[in-house]
Amino acid sequence: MRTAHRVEKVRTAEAELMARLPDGALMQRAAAGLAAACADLLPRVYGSRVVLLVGSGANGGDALWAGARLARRGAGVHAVLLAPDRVHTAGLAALTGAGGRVADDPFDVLATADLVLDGITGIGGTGGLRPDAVPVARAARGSDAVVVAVDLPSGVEADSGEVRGEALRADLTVTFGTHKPALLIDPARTCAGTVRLVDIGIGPYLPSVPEVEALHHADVARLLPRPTAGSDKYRRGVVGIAAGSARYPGAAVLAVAGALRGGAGAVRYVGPAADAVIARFPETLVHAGPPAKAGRVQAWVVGPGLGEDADAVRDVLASDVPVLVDADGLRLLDPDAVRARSAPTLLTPHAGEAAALLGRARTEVEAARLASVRALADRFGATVLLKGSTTLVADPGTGVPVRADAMGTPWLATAGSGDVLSGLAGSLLASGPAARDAASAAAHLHGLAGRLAAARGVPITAQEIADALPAAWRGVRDPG
Ligand SMILES: NC(=O)C1=CN([C@@H]2O[C@H](COP(=O)(O)OP(=O)(O)OC[C@H]3O[C@@H](n4cnc5c(N)ncnc54)[C@H](O)[C@@H]3O)[C@@H](O)[C@H]2O)[C@@H](O)CC1
Ligand SMILES: [K+]
Repeated sequence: MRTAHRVEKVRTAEAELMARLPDGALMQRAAAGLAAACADLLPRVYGSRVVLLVGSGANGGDALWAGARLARRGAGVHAVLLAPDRVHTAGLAALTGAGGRVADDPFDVLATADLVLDGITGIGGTGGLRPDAVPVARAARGSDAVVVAVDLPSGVEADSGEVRGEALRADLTVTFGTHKPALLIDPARTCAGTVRLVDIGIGPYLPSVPEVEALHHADVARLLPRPTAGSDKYRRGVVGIAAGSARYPGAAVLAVAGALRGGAGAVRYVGPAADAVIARFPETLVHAGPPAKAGRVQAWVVGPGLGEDADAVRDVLASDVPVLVDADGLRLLDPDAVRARSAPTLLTPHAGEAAALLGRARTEVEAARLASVRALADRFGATVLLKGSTTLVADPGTGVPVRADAMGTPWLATAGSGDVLSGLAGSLLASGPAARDAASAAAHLHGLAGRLAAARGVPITAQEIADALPAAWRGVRDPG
C-alpha cells in the first residue's frame, strides 16, 4: 500500500529525525536519491546537459545538491535561479564547486537540455507557479528534456491535490520519506508523472495513520471474498438490485452484470426491467417489487437507470442492510433518511452528482476532490466513493485515511460503466466487508477490468468491462 502524509506531519517527522543527525544529512540523503534517479534516466551522465530550476527554499537546495553530484560525474549543469537573493547558499556553493554554472538565460539552456530538475517549490509551495516561473516551466515542458520534479511537481498543493493556477508537468517525481496527498489525487497527480519514493529515514517518525492511501493488487486481494466448503449462496451474500426503468432497462442489465461478477452468492433484481435482465442473465432472481417484499438480501444497490421511482429509494434506505445509492438514486434520496440509517450506506457519485449533493458547481468538486469527498461523507454520515480519473473513497469523520485508486483508464468513461461499478460494489458489500473496503476493491477491479478490456487502446463498452471482471479478479489475486 502506498501511503501519503500531510505536510505538517512530514515536517514534524523531519524535525525529529534531523535533531538526531548532523546538519544537512537529510538533504544529502534526498539529493543522493534524486541524483541516482536522474542518472537512471540519462543514457549516460558524462556529457549530458542538465538544467536545475531553483526556487527559494530547501526544494531548490535538493536540486542544487543533486546537480552537484551529477556535475561531479561529468554532466554539464546549469542552474536557473528563480529567486537569486534567497537561494540555498550551501547548495549553490556545492554546485559551482563541482563545475556547475548559473545560467545567464534560462531559455537558452532549456532549449538544449537532456534533463530538467524542478526544484522551484516542494511541500512549502502554495498558490500555483508564480508568474515569472510559468514561462520557464512551459519551456521545460516544451523542450525535448525529461522533466524530474523534486519531491512534488511545483505549483501543486501538497495536502489537497489541488492546482491553484499553473503547475509544472513532470515525467518523474522523486519524493522523499513518504508520498504527499497531491501525488495520489487529481488534478495534481497527473502533473507528477511516475512517482519514485526515496527513503530518507523519516518512516518511524510518521504517524501510523496516513492521510491518504492507495491499495496495491495484494491489498485488494485480501479484501475479496473467497467461498469456503461451508458456503452456500446465502452465506456468500445475496445482493438486491433496484435499478432500471421502462426508459432505461439497460442500466438494470449492466448493474446485474457487475453484481454477478462481484462474489455474491446470488443476485436478486427488483424493478420493471426483469424481462431484459432474465433474457441476458437467467441466473438472476427477479421480482416486480417493491424492494421490501423482494425477499432476503444482505445488501442493496439502488439507483442506476431508476428514473423517478423515489419509492424504491425510500424503501431500500428503510432496510437494515448495507445500501449503495447511485445515479438517479442520488437525486431522489432524502438526506435525513440516509443520516438516520444504522446499517452502512455507500454513495457513489461522479463529480456532477457530488456537486448537486453539495450544492456546489461541478468545477469546484473537480478542483477540490479530496475536500469534496470528505465533505460529502461528513454531510451524509455515509461512505462516499467519488468517481473520476482517480476514484476516492472516504468515510465520515477524521482518523480514517481516504483511499485513492488510479487503476482506471479514460476508456472507462463510457455509458453504463458506472452501472457495472455499482453492481460490482454492491455484490462485494453483500459478502460482508466494510463499505469502505467494498468500495475500494470495486473501484480497483473495475479500473483493472477497464484496462484489460481496452488493452492496446480500443474503445470499450460497459458490457465488456463486466466481461473483463473475472480476468481482473485473477490479475489482482495472481499478478504474476
Ligand atoms: N526539511 C528537511 O530537512 C528536508 C526538506 N527537503 C526538501 O525541502 C522541501 C521543503 O522546503 P521548504 O520548506 O524550504 O519549502 P519549499 O522549498 O517547498 O518552498 C518554500 C519557499 O518557496 C516560496 N514559495 C511558496 N509558494 C511559492 C510559489 N507558488 N512559487 C514560488 N515560490 C513559492 C516560499 O516563500 C518559500 O520561500 C521539501 O519539499 C523537500 O524537497 C528535503 O531536502 C529532505 C529534507
Ligand atoms: K518541485
